[in-house]
Amino acid sequence: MLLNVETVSKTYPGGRPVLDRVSLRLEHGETVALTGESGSGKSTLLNLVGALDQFDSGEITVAGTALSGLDERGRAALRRGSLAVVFQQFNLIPSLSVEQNLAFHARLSGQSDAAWLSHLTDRLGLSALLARFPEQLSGGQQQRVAIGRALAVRPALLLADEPTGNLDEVASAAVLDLMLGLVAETGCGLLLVTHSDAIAARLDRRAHLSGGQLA
Ligand SMILES: Nc1ncnc2c1ncn2[C@@H]1O[C@H](COP(=O)(O)OP(=O)(O)OP(=O)(O)O)[C@@H](O)[C@H]1O
Repeated sequence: MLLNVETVSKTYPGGRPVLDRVSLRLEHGETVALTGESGSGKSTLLNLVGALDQFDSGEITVAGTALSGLDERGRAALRRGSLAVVFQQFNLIPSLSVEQNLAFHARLSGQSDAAWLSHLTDRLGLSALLARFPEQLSGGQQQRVAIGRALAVRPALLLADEPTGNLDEVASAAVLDLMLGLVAETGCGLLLVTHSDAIAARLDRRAHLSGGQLA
């Protein structure tokens, strides 16, 4: 099993419980859409799975690693190895070129693979843009760089939080096609937060959050 979320609960300080004993499993290579109304806790769950925040109880296991036992260093290592995250806001490093952004995580984790990076660059249509900086790119181009950066480390699990939420319809369709194509090619699992039924329908399965629980 690639991901096992087991009876995980999360309450932010001073708030009501956002997640109440949520369980979710993903097999290797499986793609799952995480849906639910605004405020239902989708990003919260994604951030917990991505080791970006800590849960109150339960357990999350990613590719055999239990997150509750990790310190900040261990969480950072996991984020550079087994899992990668793509955000709605792209989150590229403004001072680095496209080429440097693409290589950034792979370099940090000591997994630089020039042939794979070159293949990703081609597939994502970024070959002519390598010397540019993020501010010189369209939103769709920035998100393609973010996807390349994420997949450069060959993660077992890709997490995506509304990856096309900031893009128009045409760019959104192109980015989604590329992301799903590369996910299939690499065989990684995908957990993708979306409000869109059309996007959810393209994934293997849907998990819907409501009232702090998954259905
Ligand atoms: N850092 C935080 N501190 C306190 N409360 C938070 C924090 N982050 C989120 N929340 C609250 O937790 C609840 C779930 O938020 P979350 O962002 O996970 O929902 P979501 O389903 O992703 O929403 P959206 O679709 O609008 O992005 C909301 O009520 C939100 O206000």
